[in-house]
Amino acid sequence: MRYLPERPNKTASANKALVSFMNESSSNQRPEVVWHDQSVSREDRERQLAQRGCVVWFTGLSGCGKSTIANAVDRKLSELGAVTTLLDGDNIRHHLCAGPDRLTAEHGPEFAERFGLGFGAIDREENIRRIGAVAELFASTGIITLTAFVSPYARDRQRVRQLIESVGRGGDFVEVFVDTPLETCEQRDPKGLYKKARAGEIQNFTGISDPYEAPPTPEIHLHTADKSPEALADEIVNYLKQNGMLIRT
Ligand SMILES: Nc1ncnc2c1ncn2[C@@H]1O[C@H](COP(=O)(O)OS(=O)(=O)O)[C@@H](OP(=O)(O)O)[C@H]1O
Ligand SMILES: Nc1ncnc2c1ncn2[C@@H]1O[C@H](COP(=O)(O)OP(=O)(O)O)[C@@H](O)[C@H]1O
Repeated sequence: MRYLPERPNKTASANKALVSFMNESSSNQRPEVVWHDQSVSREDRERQLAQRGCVVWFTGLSGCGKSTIANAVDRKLSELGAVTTLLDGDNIRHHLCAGPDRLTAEHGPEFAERFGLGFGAIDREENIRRIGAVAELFASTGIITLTAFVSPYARDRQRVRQLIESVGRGGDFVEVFVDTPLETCEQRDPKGLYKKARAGEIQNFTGISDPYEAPPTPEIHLHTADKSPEALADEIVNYLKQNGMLIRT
């Protein structure tokens, strides 16, 4: 097994920078809550895994192919021996970012109203904030973390990028724009949601009654027309290989 090269700029001094970043971002409200440094470093974990932790952030309209392509990448990476995880919109909205309807029975209406997430702009912002925080934890453990969320707002994605790259390194956030035209997504309509949105039965539906802010400069821009999910997944795996995320291949 090959090991990652030493990263002299990311040892003790990087740990100090991380502690100070975390303390700065929380000190305004809760000075008594202080970040605690850990003795096993990210570099130790990455060396053990022979890979570089990062976040591969898929964004695009509902039905554009995020889940399908992310699953194909996950499988291909796994076959190469990489340690990966996949956070997918529909799954995450069952628990971590559940809607009020899922929370009421267990936690009561007040809790459900306060913490349950829907699809308004602020709810999406909180959804992406939570997922960004979880993705950062995975990436810091050296895991190649794939995420598949509509994430329609550029500012929300930018905040996650800022978090991932401040705590980790430049290049740790790989934005993948799954660029499938709205007409194609609407024709596919695997869950019948576009039909409902057109009929006014679903509010704030991305692309129909809610905005989608396409990334102007994603690390990977997938033009999906006439390309199979497998071929598109290969583009991503090649990018990760070329950018040093997979050390053992
Ligand atoms: N109003 C509205 N707009 C967009 N999408 C909707 C909406 N209501 C439900 N759904 C379904 O929820 C999935 C999107 O959830 P996300 O967590 O990825 O959305 S977001 O990132 O917070 O914008 C999305 O999943 P995908 O189709 O896999 O993208 C839809 O199935
Ligand atoms: N490149 C592609 N070419 C043709 N069909 C695709 C492609 N990618 C995804 N699909 C199909 O489109 C539908 C929606 O894909 P999905 O991955 O669920 O999208 P999303 O996660 O973005 O909502 C699925 O039926 C899937 O099989």
